[in-house]
Amino acid sequence: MEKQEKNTEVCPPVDLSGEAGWTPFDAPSLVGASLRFVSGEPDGNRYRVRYYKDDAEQLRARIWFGPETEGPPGHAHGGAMAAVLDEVLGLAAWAAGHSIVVGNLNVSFRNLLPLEQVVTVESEVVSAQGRKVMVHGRICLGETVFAEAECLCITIRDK
Ligand SMILES: CCCCCCCCCCCCCC(=O)SCCNC(=O)CCNC(=O)[C@H](O)C(C)(C)COP(=O)(O)OP(=O)(O)OC[C@H]1O[C@@H](n2cnc3c(N)ncnc32)[C@H](O)[C@@H]1OP(=O)(O)O
Repeated sequence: MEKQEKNTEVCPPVDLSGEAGWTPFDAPSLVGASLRFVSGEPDGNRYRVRYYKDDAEQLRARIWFGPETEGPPGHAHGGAMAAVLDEVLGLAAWAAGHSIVVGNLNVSFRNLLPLEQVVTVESEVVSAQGRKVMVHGRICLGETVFAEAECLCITIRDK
């Protein structure tokens, strides 16, 4: 069987700037530096991401799915999109003041997401009752929705 060569070339820089009214959001200063799976290689070929808050204080992300997130040829792996939604929607709950982990993440994949394209992740904290915080979100570009999710976050018990 023919051995496939791995392409080790690093992709060129991408524009992750936000929209008018968005302010940069410093995720590591809130939750520490553990979020390396999605955010850990800002110049690499997996994901490149930058966080913002919009003028309604909701968390937004600009994210580039690199060649290492490939699933169907030329498009993002569903698990790669789910990982992004796990991180961004969980982080949205933290940014709203809730110390949580994600208990349940329900993702619907709506359209194939082409690789090496900058897209937006939108989030909205829709409710907080007792230990349960519900966050909704989606990965989109303009009118096109690639994936949408409902994320049940559970506040961490005091030790
Ligand atoms: C640890 C420090 C973390 C720091 C992180 C910083 C970065 C974070 C950035 C974030 C980005 C990264 C994000 C990530 O990647 S977070 C990583 C991915 N998530 C996990 O690994 C979480 C693993 N699971 C757990 O730790 C526990 O199961 C939790 C804490 C979730 C609940 O176990 P706990 O024993 O504490 O609570 P409980 O079982 O009494 O349940 C309490 C209530 O909740 C309801 N319920 C529970 N689960 C579910 C479910 N699946 N569907 C529906 N409902 C569920 C349950 O019915 C009950 O309701 P009620 O009966 O009261 O009505």
